[in-house]
Amino acid sequence: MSLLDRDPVIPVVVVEDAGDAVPLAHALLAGGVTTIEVTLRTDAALEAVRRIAAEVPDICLGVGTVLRPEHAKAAAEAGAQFLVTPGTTASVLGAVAETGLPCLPGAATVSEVMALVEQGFTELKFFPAEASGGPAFLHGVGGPVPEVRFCPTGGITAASAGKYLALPNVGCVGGTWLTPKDAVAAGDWARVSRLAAATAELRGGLD
Ligand SMILES: O=C(O)C(=O)C[C@H](O)[C@H](O)COP(=O)(O)O
Repeated sequence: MSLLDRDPVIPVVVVEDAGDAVPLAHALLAGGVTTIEVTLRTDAALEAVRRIAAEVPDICLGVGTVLRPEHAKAAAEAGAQFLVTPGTTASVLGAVAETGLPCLPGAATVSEVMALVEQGFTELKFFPAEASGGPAFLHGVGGPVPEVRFCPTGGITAASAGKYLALPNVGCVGGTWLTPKDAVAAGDWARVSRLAAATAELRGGLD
């Protein structure tokens, strides 16, 4: 199954304490969300990925914030099943290809989209979505480039996600709102599960 078709929302998570990783992944699964993107923004990130890979095999484990070639290799070695980049460079794409993992490469302009299509990608991250034109951009690019589907991410909330998911070239959206910093810090996994469960309604009527 395509990464874009698993869940309406891919939770983008920032793990400060690797000890939170496994309960957090379980909380998402309990809420019906089967995919996670762990950002490489913290020192604990790779250990978090290793723990989720080892202990929560039911979740589809992605690693985001792949900014440099070495990030792709480290993420793959830690157990990532897919990679996400906020933008695209030739060296990062080369390193991603070496891992053999599926990837959602980031694009924010039509030229970037075209360059990625030339390289064979038809599923992209649109980042930063709200700042780069939001649903209007995606509607526009869907005219000349209808074969590309997107996971818009960046500034999307529970309130705005539905506008993106209603577009034919959007498979899912990404966002941090399922794992609020205060909920993770407090170990409030029930809240994370509730926020995850609420995303099921976002695709209501669209399937
Ligand atoms: O760290 C990364 O690699 C990123 O790709 C950026 C994140 O996807 C966005 O920052 C999502 O954050 P929100 O705007 O809070 O939903």
